Amino acid sequence: MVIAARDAGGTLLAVSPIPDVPDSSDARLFRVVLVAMVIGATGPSGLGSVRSLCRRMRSSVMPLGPTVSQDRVITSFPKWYTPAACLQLREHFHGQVSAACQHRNTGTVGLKLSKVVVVGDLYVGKTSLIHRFCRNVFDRDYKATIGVDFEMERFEVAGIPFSLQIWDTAGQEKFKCIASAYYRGAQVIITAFDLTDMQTLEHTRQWLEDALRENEPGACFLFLVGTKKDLLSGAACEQAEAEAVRLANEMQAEYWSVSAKTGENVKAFFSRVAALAFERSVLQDLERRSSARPQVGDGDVIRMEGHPPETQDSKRPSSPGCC
Ligand SMILES: Nc1nc2c(ncn2[C@@H]2O[C@H](COP(=O)(O)OP(=O)(O)OP(=O)(O)O)[C@@H](O)[C@H]2O)c(=O)[nH]1
Ligand SMILES: [Mg+2]
Repeated sequence: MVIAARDAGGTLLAVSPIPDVPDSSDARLFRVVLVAMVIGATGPSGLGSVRSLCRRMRSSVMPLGPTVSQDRVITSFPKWYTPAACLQLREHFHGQVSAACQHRNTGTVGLKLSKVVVVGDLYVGKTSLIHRFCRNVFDRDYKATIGVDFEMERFEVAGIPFSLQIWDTAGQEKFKCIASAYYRGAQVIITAFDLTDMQTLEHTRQWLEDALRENEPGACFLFLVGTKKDLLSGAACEQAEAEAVRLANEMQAEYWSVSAKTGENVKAFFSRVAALAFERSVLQDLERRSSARPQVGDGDVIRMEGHPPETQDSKRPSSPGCC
């Protein structure tokens, strides 16, 4: 898809392809953001944000590049934050996935990217979390996200290139209808709340419901993330986490506490997200290809040589929530 961004006078600001957002209604909505800015809903500073978004969309056409940085190389399966609320307890890659990666039999996975959407109340720290991970920076000053923003992050998982397209959405009510247009097609939904403000935890139900409405049931991995961990310690932290873990289990989400300020758990969290999304992509690709294989005689499936025997793991559904 190509987005042409123009100001109110029709001047072309940028033309930009957006990978994995294959719907022309997104282009229309993007123009709505721009028009809203020009008519003064967000002020002139918003225009700069849109220009920068357009610039980065333009520069992220392909998820693949020559190399990924060493700290984006994932060789063993990243661990959960707490076994009390995790999507799966395995500490190694799924048998079929390991075999596929070893034999470089991962189909188109290395060419694709997974869409991650981050939602939650305003001021909970969504942008800070993403910026800490993608740019290793932390800004004490609050700058509200206008509509949506995104980052691309390249990984190498089990030797295979893999990218996350991380969408940062605005928590402010007035931008909600714009941001929600970007929920669809998500492989991962991250619902963030502020550990020091338990009201924001209560609101995560609604954020999740809204994000899930735009996606196929069971298609997304769900994460509940408590932010600003540096501001809490001892019993207060334990109590907030216990409540969050309870809710995460209700939501069938994996729970993490993080701090964008100190960086605590940020890299581990996104590595976990990348590994789970990658694993599911490979499994889906294998499944797609095996169901596309021609049938012989009474329905015998032609098997690939060296295909590993079915393991306990492989019998499990790959849906989120399976521990
Ligand atoms: N102490 C501390 N402050 C944080 C942390 N993360 C974010 N903040 C602060 O919280 C404020 C809000 O952070 P943002 O990341 O802009 O919040 P947001 O969720 O993106 O807000 P919207 O874009 O309006 O939805 C900023 O002043 C940040 O500096 C953290 O881990 N620790
Ligand atoms: Mg923000």
